[in-house]
Amino acid sequence: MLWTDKYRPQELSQVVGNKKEIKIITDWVDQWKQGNPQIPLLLVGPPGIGKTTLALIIAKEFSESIELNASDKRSQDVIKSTIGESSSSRSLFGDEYKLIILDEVDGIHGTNDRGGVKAIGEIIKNSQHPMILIANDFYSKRLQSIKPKCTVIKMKKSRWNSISALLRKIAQAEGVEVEPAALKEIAVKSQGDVRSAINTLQALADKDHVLDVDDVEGMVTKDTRSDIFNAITGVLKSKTPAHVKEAMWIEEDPTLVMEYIAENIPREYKKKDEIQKAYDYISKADIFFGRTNRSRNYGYWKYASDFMGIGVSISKHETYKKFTKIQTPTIFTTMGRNRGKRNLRDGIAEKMSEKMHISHSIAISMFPYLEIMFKNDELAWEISYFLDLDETEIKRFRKKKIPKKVVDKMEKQRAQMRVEERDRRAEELKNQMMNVIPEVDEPSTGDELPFEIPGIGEVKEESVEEEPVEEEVIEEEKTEKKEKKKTDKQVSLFSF
Ligand SMILES: Nc1ncnc2c1ncn2[C@@H]1O[C@H](COP(=O)(O)OP(=O)(O)OP(=O)(O)O)[C@@H](O)[C@H]1O
Repeated sequence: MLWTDKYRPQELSQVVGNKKEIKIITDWVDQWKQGNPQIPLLLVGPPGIGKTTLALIIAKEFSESIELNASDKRSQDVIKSTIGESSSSRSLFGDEYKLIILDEVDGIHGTNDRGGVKAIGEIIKNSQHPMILIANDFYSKRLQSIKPKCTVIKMKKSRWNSISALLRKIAQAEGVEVEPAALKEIAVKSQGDVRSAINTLQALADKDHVLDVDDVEGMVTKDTRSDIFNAITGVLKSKTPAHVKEAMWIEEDPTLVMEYIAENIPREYKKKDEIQKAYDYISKADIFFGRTNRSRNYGYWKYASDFMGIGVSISKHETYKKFTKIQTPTIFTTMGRNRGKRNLRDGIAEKMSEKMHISHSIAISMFPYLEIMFKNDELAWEISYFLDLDETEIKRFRKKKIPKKVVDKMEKQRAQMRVEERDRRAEELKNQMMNVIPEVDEPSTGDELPFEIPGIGEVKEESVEEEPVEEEVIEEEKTEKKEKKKTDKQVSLFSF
């Protein structure tokens, strides 16, 4: 068990430092207990100094308590539905008061979270139950509207001598010998962070050895970094916190290290309760990674590292000697597979947008239709041919291969079309070279232009036409007269 859990104060008197602030809190509790509702308490201060611990001790004074993380469920609706109803109606819990602890109130951020802050403001206004809000950053913008509605308690870091005294008690209880100078060194280096000080003591403590200043300094200034596999082996194979802490001193993305440890716990640990405990520590580490991301406070990393390192290592009953191969986290193989799928999708969409002159996203939106079309063998072949899809790309739309019979038939057809196309083009080319219009309805005289220019044909005809000689005009007149007689007859016939 981690010593921070084992020695978490159970009573206010066990809490180190902040005595004045603790007095305000106890007065607040007394008022509630006497039936005088109070505005919520807002405990603000750096990590690891006992804010949550205080809230949990106070919770024992009320009939029930509920602990929520404000930054987990951010929207107004969710926060309201989670605690809004319960905080405004006492009947749900009878006449007893229920303490509502809302942690990480300053973790609410971004545009979506305006609703979250607003929701908290409304809950505060309507709440008939005692509320304790917890935050790290006193100057956070997100607290601006909340602060005036609360009794703000600014919690301070603990002094090194108070921390050192607490460490001495823990060391005694654990039966570890530590030189006073070493205790001071750990306390000073923790810079007021009690959690970090206790974790460091646990990491260095060794029942067979008196802990001295050199041990403490050695750990902090250690400069040899191990690689990820040594770190995982250190955590899973060792039960000595000092070794684990040393192994975890690596230059690697700590969330990656956590994934590796999580993946390999059930391969190394044998008993159910060991595995369960180990995963519990992984989840705690994960919570601190979440807090790091939200707050950009990288100080949280050290807690995460302690949970997934020392926490996981001490979850086992014994160290298992057999060799276990360290596996890459399945989450990465899954992500890799998904990346492969995405690449395939994008490759097909690229071909479609090029051939069909459509956008990438429209191409992707057509995939379901393609899946239907690909059910037809011939269509599947046609589309694949048109888009120039390879085998893997075709498989994206149909598992079954296109039958060989269909492929042969379609390829033959396509070859035939290619021959016809080639002949047509050859003919076209020949015609162009001879500057002749390709065969049309009337046989060519050889005089026409190979293409049409509006007006040019008539001009040419007119200019070529010669003036008729006199006999020809007389002859023409005679024929005209004959023609006229013929039509006159026809007209009389038709007039009946
Ligand atoms: N003032 C304190 N007195 C005694 N122990 C403490 C004190 N502060 C912290 N601890 C130890 O550190 C552990 C973590 O403390 P706690 O969760 O209360 O810190 P916190 O201020 O709420 O930090 P965070 O802001 O990260 O949530 C406790 O379980 C306890 O072992």
